[in-house]
Amino acid sequence: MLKQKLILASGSPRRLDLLKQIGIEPARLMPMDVDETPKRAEHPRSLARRLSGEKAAAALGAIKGDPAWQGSFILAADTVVAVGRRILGKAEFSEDARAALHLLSGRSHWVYTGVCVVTASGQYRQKVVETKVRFKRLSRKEIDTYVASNQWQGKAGAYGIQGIAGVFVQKMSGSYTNVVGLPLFETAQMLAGEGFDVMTGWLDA
Ligand SMILES: Cc1cn([C@H]2C[C@H](O)[C@@H](COP(=O)(O)OP(=O)(O)OP(=O)(O)O)O2)c(=O)[nH]c1=O
Repeated sequence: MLKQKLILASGSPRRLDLLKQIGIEPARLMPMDVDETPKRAEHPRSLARRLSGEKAAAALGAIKGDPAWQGSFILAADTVVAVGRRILGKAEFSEDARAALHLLSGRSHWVYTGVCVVTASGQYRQKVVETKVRFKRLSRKEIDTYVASNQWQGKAGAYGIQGIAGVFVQKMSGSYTNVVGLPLFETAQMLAGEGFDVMTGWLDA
C-alpha cells in the first residue's frame, strides 16, 4: 500500500471544499488556465467533457519531467450550465448575470460536470454527470438583490446553489454536489475504480 498523491487541477474553492468533505486532501493545487470558449454547435455535455480533459492534460504536461510528481493522480472538472443547448458561461458583468437569471427564471436547466481522472500510470478516465434544476419564477426584486450580492461571480450560469440562490431551486433531479462543481459519488467511484481508497487516501498497489 502506498500513500497516494492527488493533484487537483483546479482553482475552484468549491471543488477543494468538496474533496476535503470526503477526507481527500490534495497534495497539490494546480489551477489550469484553458480557453473555455465552446466550439461551434458544441453540446454542453461535450464541452464539459472536453474542458475537464484539457485541464487534466495541461496539469499532466506541467508535471512531466518532475520526478517528485511522477505517479500522482490528477483530478480535473468542468461545470457547464445550459438551457437546452444554450450554454450560460460565467457572467463577467452584472448585466450578463441579470440576463442569465432572467433566462433561468421559471424554467428547468441542466448542469453538466465533466470529471477527468488521470491515473498513476497515465490513463485517462472521464465521466460527465448531469443534474436537472428547476428555478422558481424570479421577481425583478429577487434578481436585483441576487445580482447585488455578487454571489454569481466566477460561477457557471451566474448562480451558486450553495448560497442564496439555493432558495430559487424549486426542484432538482440528480446530484447536488455536481451542481456545486464536483459530483462526489461519481468522483469517489472513479477513484475507487483505480484503487484509490477515498476514505483513507491509500492506493492499492
Ligand atoms: C452552477 C454552479 C456553479 N458553481 C461553480 C463551480 C465552478 O467553480 C464554477 C464553474 O466553472 P469551471 O470552469 O467549471 O471551474 P472554475 O473556473 O471555477 O475552476 P477550475 O477551472 O480551476 O477548476 O462554477 C458553483 O459554485 N455553484 C453552482 O451552483
